Amino acid sequence: MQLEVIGIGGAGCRIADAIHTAESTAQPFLCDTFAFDTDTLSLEALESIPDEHRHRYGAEIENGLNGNLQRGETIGEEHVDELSRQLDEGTPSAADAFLVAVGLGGATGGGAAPALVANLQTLYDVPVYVLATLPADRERLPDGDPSVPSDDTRPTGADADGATRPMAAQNAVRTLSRLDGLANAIFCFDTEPWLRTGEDLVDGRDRLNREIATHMGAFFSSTAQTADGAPNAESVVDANDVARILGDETALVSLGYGAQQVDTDDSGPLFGLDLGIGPFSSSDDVETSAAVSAVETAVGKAIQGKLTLECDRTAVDRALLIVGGPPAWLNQTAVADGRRRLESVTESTETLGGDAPRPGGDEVFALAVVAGIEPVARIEALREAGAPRASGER
Ligand SMILES: Nc1nc2c(ncn2[C@@H]2O[C@H](COP(=O)(O)OP(=O)(O)OP(=O)(O)O)[C@@H](O)[C@H]2O)c(=O)[nH]1
Repeated sequence: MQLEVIGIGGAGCRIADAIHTAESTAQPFLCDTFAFDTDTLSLEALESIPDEHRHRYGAEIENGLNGNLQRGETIGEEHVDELSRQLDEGTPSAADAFLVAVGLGGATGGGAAPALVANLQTLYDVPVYVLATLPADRERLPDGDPSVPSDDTRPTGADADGATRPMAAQNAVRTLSRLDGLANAIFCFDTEPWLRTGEDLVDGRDRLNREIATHMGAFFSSTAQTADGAPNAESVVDANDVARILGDETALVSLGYGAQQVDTDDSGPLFGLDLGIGPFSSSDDVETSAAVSAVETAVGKAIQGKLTLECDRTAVDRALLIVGGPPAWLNQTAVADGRRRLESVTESTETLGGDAPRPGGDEVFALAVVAGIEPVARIEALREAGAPRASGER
C-alpha cells in the first residue's frame, strides 16, 4: 500500500521527516510526505522532506502557544482548509491511507491534528491513521529529580527545544480523546521508556525518531508492491489486511520489532543466477536450521521485546506478524510458526501473517502489530496526571 504521511507540529514534522529519510529506494511506500508547522525554524531544520512539501501556517502566532491547546485547536480549525489544500502539491488521491504524525503534549500539533484528521476523512475515501507520541514524564519532573542531568542548565523537565511543558499530560489526554472516533486507528509511541537513563529529548529525539521510522517503515514497506523483477512475498499483506487489523474504531496500536543479522554472500550471483536484483543467497545455500533459528530469534524479539507502547500482550483484539529478510532466509514453516506464536501469546480474535522478501538484505526482521490494546496502564497514568487540571480548566 502507498501511504501519504503528514507531520504536524514540531515532533510530528521531525518524525515524518525521519520516515521520509529512512524510506528505502528498494521498497518505496510513500506517496508524499508533508510537514505543517507554525514554526519556520523548525521546518527549515528538517532533513529530507522537499521544500515544496513544507508549509508554515498561523502567521498570526507571535510568541508561540505556550502549551495553550485550546488556542492550538482554534488555529488548527481556522487553517485546516489551507493545510488540506497544500496536499494538492502531491498526489494524495493515489494513497491507500493517510498517516498524520503528531507529538501529543504540545499545542500546535495536538491542536490541529483532530481538525486535520476530520477534514481528511471527509475529503478522501481511505483510512486516516494517526501516529502519536506520548509525552515523557521528565517533561514535568519536580526540581532535583535524579534523572535530570546535573549539568542541565535548562529548566527542569524542559523538552528538546528548551521549553517546559507542564500541560503535557493534560494536553495529551485531551487530544487523544478528541481523536477518538475521528482516526481509524492510532499508532502509539511512548517516549519515556525509550529514553535512556539520564537522556532527555535534546539528546534522544533524533534516535527516537529513527526508532519510530524503523518500526513504521518495516510495517508499511512490507505492504507495498514489490519492484519489478523482485521476488514476491509468499504471503502478501495488503491494504485490506492492514485495514482489517487496524480497524476503523480508533483502536490504539502498538508495534514490536526485532532483527537478526544473517550471513549473506555478497560476492555476486550464485549458481550463475542473476535476477538483476542485487546479491542474494539461494535457499540451497542456507542451512534450514540456521534460517529457522534466525526467524525464531527475530520473531521472539518482536513479540517479547519492547513495544512502542507497553500493554498487556494477552489482551489484544487483533494482531499481525510480518517477517522479512533475504528470500533464502525466510523459512516459511518458521514464518507460519511465528504467526501461530503471536496468536497464542495475544489470544487475539484475529491474527494475520505475511512475509517481506528483501533481496540483498543482511538481516531477518520481524514486526508484530497489536491493535485494540486498551486498557493501557500508561494512558491511564497520563489521564490521572492530566485530570486535576483538566477538570479545573474545562
Ligand atoms: N519523539 C519525539 N517527541 C518529541 C520531539 N519533539 C518534541 N517531542 C515531544 O512531543 C510533544 C509535542 O512537542 P512539539 O511537537 O514540539 O509541540 P508542538 O505540537 O509543536 O506544539 P507547541 O510547541 O506546544 O506549540 C512534547 O511532549 C515533546 O516533548 C521529537 O522530535 N520526537
